[in-house]
Amino acid sequence: MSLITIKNLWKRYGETVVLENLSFSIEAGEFCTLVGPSGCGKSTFLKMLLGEESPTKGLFLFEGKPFPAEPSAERGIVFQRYSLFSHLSVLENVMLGIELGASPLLGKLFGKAKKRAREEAIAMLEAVGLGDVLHHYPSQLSGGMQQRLSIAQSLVKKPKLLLLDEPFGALDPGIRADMHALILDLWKKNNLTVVMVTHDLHEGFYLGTRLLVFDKVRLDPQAPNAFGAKITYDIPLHDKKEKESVFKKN
Ligand SMILES: Nc1ncnc2c1ncn2[C@@H]1O[C@H](COP(=O)(O)OP(=O)(O)OP(=O)(O)O)[C@@H](O)[C@H]1O
Repeated sequence: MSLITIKNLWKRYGETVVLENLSFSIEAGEFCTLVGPSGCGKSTFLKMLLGEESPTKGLFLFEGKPFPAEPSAERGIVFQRYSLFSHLSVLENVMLGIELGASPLLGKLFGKAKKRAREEAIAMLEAVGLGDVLHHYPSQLSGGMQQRLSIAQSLVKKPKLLLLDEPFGALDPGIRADMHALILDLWKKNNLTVVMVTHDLHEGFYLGTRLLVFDKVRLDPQAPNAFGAKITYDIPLHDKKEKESVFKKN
C-alpha cells in the first residue's frame, strides 16, 4: 500500500481552481521534491498533506485511509520561517514538542516521563549538531542553527512524513550545503518519507529521489482562475547518474 494515494484531486478557493485533477501516489521512503512557478499551488498541496487544508474533491488517502483533517504528530512540517518560541531555550523548544504530544492539555510532563523527554530531546539536538547550545535562546543562534532547531522540533515527534516548505531558501550557500547533508542523513537514518517544496531546481534534483513539477497547462486570459496546476513532469531520480543525465537535458 502506498503511503499517500491521490486520485482525481481538485483544490479550489471560491472560483479559483488551484490544483486540477491530480492523480499519483507516494511510497514510504521516497524523498519527493516539488518545484513550479510561484502561485501554482505547491504550498497549498503541502497544507493539504499537513491537514491544514482539505481537498475540494477527489480521493486523498494516507496509509489507505482518508487523510486526518487536523495536523498530527505523524506529519511534521518545517517552514522557511522558523516556528520557534523565542522565550524558550533550544532544549525547551524541542522538549515542548514531546510534552505537547504526550500531554496535549497540560503541555507538561513530570518525573520519569520528563526525564525521558529530556534525554530524547538532547539526543535529537545532538543529531542535528546543536548539542553544545542546549541552553541558548533562538535569538542567539544563526539562521542555519535556527533551521536545525526547527528540524529537531519536527523530528523529535517521530513523524512518518516530513513536510519541508522551502526550508533552506533563506540560508547562505555554504550553510545550505551543510543542511542538505544533514537532511539526507536524517532522512536515511529515520526511515522518513519527505515531501519538500523548493524554488531551487538544483536543490530539487540533488536532494530528491523523485522530482514533481507543478504547472498550469491551460491558460485562458479571459478567465485566469479557471484552470489549476497539474503535475507536468514526474521524474524518478534514483541514482546520481540518472539525476545528472536528466539535469543535462533540461
Ligand atoms: N487561503 C486562501 N484563500 C484563497 N486563495 C488562496 C489561499 N491560499 C492560497 N491561495 C491561492 O492559491 C494559489 C496557490 O497558492 P500557493 O501559495 O499554494 O502557491 P505556491 O506555488 O506555493 O506559490 P509560491 O511559490 O509563491 O509560494 C494562489 O493563487 C493563491 O493566491
